[in-house]
Amino acid sequence: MSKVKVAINGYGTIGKRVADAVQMQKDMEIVGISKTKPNFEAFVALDKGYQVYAPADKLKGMETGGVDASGTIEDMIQTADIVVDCTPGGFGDENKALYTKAGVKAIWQGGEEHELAGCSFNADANYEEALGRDFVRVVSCNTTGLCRVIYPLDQEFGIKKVRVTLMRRAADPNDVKKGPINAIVPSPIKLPSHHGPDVKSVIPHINITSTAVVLSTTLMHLHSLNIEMDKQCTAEEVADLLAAQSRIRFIGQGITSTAEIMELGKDLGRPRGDMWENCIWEQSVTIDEGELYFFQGIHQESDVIPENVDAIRAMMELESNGARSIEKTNKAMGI
Ligand SMILES: NC(=O)C1=CN([C@@H]2O[C@H](COP(=O)(O)OP(=O)(O)OC[C@H]3O[C@@H](n4cnc5c(N)ncnc54)[C@H](OP(=O)(O)O)[C@@H]3O)[C@@H](O)[C@H]2O)C=CC1
Ligand SMILES: O=C(OP(=O)(O)O)[C@H](O)COP(=O)(O)O
Repeated sequence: MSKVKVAINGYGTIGKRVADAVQMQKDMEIVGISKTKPNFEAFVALDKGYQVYAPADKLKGMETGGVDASGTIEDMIQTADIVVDCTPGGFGDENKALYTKAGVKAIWQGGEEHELAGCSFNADANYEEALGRDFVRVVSCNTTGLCRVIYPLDQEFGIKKVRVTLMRRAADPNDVKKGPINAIVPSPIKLPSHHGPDVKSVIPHINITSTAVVLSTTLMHLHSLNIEMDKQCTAEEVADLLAAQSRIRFIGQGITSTAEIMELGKDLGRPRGDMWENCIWEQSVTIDEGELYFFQGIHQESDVIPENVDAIRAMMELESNGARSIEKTNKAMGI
């Protein structure tokens, strides 16, 4: 069977990781990636054997910078069955017109609105909804982390109400444009943050309120969750359920901070030290007056990567069953 041809439009934090994860799968392959600048990332992409493309008005700059580009983004799209759009948020409408004209399927990331794609995706919660679709949005890193815990808890115990405070990293580690950073910023000041409504775009019946602050850190996000459930349950039952989810990792063993989680990712030999799973402190899982509380760390640069692979599989109808796609993705990536 021939492999599904995938193009990555925007080879930054998310795009470069999606490209490498796709390349690890048996049923899909990368046919091109796009860059606007001829910097080190473009050279690394060429070294990895990826064809590099660029917007038409950037091709000259690529040539001057010594990057041997294969053509324009329009050329790249012609070679693909599906495009994973990892451009910075805000290019959605412009790029949708491009993909529609070329008759190619497309996936966007959480920086775009739900309405652009009409389907917001999390592999555990609504894989089947994406089957055969032309356009899908993989929800943001924080929303992905929330869906991964809310969906199984709702299935097992029923959820009455979720309250979550998100402590968000201020910028990615390589993002020098946004630094140096020294403040705590309520973001947004007017509630709720976008995360609660975004969870509802994937699992509409969930009652959730989210607040968020941005902190002076680049490593990970941290969530403090409080969940009221329909059925009474113990902390042990919750822990057993969450520990059984393949994209949730329980942490302990002296890990007291996001810094040590990132060190664990490196020690495990993960590519770029990534941590694809939600990291829940086992000791934090508590039932108090019938309500559940716990802390989880979310690696913003990498948790959405396996979800993008599953979204491709659903949209291309390579696998009709979500659990089987998750298993294939996890096995290929080493999750
Ligand atoms: N970073 C994160 O923590 C997460 C981000 N997301 C979402 O993923 C998306 C991508 O974010 P992220 O990877 O951080 O972004 P980055 O800024 O790291 O990367 C963006 C990429 O897009 C390229 N690019 C910029 N402008 C254009 C353009 N006009 N046309 C084509 N390519 C362009 C850039 O190329 P060049 O460098 O050559 O200019 C770069 O390769 C956003 O929607 C974001 O909200 C989701 C989860 C987590
Ligand atoms: O998707 C993310 O966060 P979010 O879930 O808070 O929107 C990424 O960390 C990107 O966030 P940014 O918009 O702060 O770069």
